[in-house]
Amino acid sequence: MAVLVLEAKGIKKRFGGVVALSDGNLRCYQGRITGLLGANGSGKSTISKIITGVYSADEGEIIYNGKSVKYRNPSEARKDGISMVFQNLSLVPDLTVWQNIVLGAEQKNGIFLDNIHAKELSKKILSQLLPDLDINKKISELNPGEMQIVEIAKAISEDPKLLILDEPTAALEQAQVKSLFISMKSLAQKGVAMIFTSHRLWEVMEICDDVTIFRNGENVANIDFAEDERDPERIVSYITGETQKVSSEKKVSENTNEVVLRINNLNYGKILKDISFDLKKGEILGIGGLAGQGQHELMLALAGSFPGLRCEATIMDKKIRLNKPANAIKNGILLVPGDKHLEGLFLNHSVFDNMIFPKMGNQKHPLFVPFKKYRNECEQVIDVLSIKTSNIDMPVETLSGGNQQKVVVGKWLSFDTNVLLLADPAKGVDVGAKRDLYQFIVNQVRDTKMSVILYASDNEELIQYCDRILIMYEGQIVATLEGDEITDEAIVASSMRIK
Ligand SMILES: Nc1ncnc2c1ncn2[C@@H]1O[C@H](COP(=O)(O)OP(=O)(O)OP(=O)(O)O)[C@@H](O)[C@H]1O
Repeated sequence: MAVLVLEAKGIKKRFGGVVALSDGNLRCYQGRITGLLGANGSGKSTISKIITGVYSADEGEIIYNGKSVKYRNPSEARKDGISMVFQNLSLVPDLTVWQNIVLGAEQKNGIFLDNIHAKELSKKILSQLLPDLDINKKISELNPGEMQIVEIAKAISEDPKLLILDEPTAALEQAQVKSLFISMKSLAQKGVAMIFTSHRLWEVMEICDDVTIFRNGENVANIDFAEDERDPERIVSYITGETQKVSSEKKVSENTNEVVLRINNLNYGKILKDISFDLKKGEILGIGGLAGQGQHELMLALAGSFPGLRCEATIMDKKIRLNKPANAIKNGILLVPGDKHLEGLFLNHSVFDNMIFPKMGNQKHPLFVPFKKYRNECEQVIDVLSIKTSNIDMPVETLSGGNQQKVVVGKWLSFDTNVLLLADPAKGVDVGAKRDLYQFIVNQVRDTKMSVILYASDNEELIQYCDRILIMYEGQIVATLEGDEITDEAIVASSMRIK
């Protein structure tokens, strides 16, 4: 019989008029990994933050190791053995990896800080998670996946009894996810209880012992995989509240042979090398590969972000220069940036302000802004992507992580385009909304014969929606997969160059 470590009972939490949790219940057990699942805005982060003392509950009780607790801040929870890895990273960019790992928990050797111990501890934890990472590097020199791993290492270094991982894998590539899972399994063997949140179901199926599913602020199901089978469809229907099967049917390709965009010999420094491809009208072309192989830079290059770019490009047989964003936009090439924190949002402005921002730069008559029309369009996008907000004038910072991501993507959706560049648009977006987002894009492609270049860090999205996939490795295209060749095994094998 598993030992109960933590129980959250009847948790209620409101933020002004928004009910984040109406009846949140959650149990975690010694040595077990509990998946905390639910659509964007269903209350997952809120209950985790209540457990760790970031927020206080309006009602309800948290029982930890048999005692009722109410932490006033995360450091109180940490002292009691509860650590949380947050969705938004909290590392100090100018400090090194090892300094960040021990920050706040430094040990002393006499009157001096014990740096030798700190470095050894950091190395030991990272030896499992990311052995090649230089612990003397500054955080500002790391890529997002590496930063996320340091954040996880920091939480592990605190020797927690309960570890809460709120979407730790969203920024990780598949190999890093595997290493994280190995670490999580060894922590579980030592008796650590874990709560794991992710929108990628295969991860949940692989790593969790049981799952709790939230919908609209309350838990609607608890499934223990020791008793019930691992049935992803059942889980999806609990998450979305829909009983019908989520279609996993692949879209039938309706692209023509007409080439819209032709790229020849694209080169940018040492980052992008000799890239050539054609994009057909009505095609969804995927860009895959391990993270950090130049995919992101390729998207930026195609959007005209690099003045020093060398490339022969034509759009509908007309020569174009991709050396400034204005050229790309003029020719109907539009980039939907993927990272909500780096590129996308004014957090303290309203959903509406954020949505109309790109339109303001395109105004023919800057003095006459058709606000009514724009508000209607904004409402439509909110509807299509099921963005959870009480109204469009709410500041974006009050939305859940996944709903913020939907605003980033949504604000570009009403533009007329020839080529839509999507850079990991569904990162952190829940299964139901992900399906709606891609369905919207697929419909646009069908109706308008727009073409899409999609970079997705999740191979499932590429497999499900792309007609063709280009695999990148060290800034080059090393493989093209088409039709039946598009499988997870083939993507992984070509990404790692083992095929
Ligand atoms: N600080 C806040 N102020 C106002 N509303 C908030 C705040 N934090 C959360 N909310 C609201 O509470 C609800 C639950 O949000 P929460 O972040 O817990 O969702 P989540 O399930 O973690 O979603 P995601 O999968 O997108 O991360 C959302 O409607 C959100 O807009």
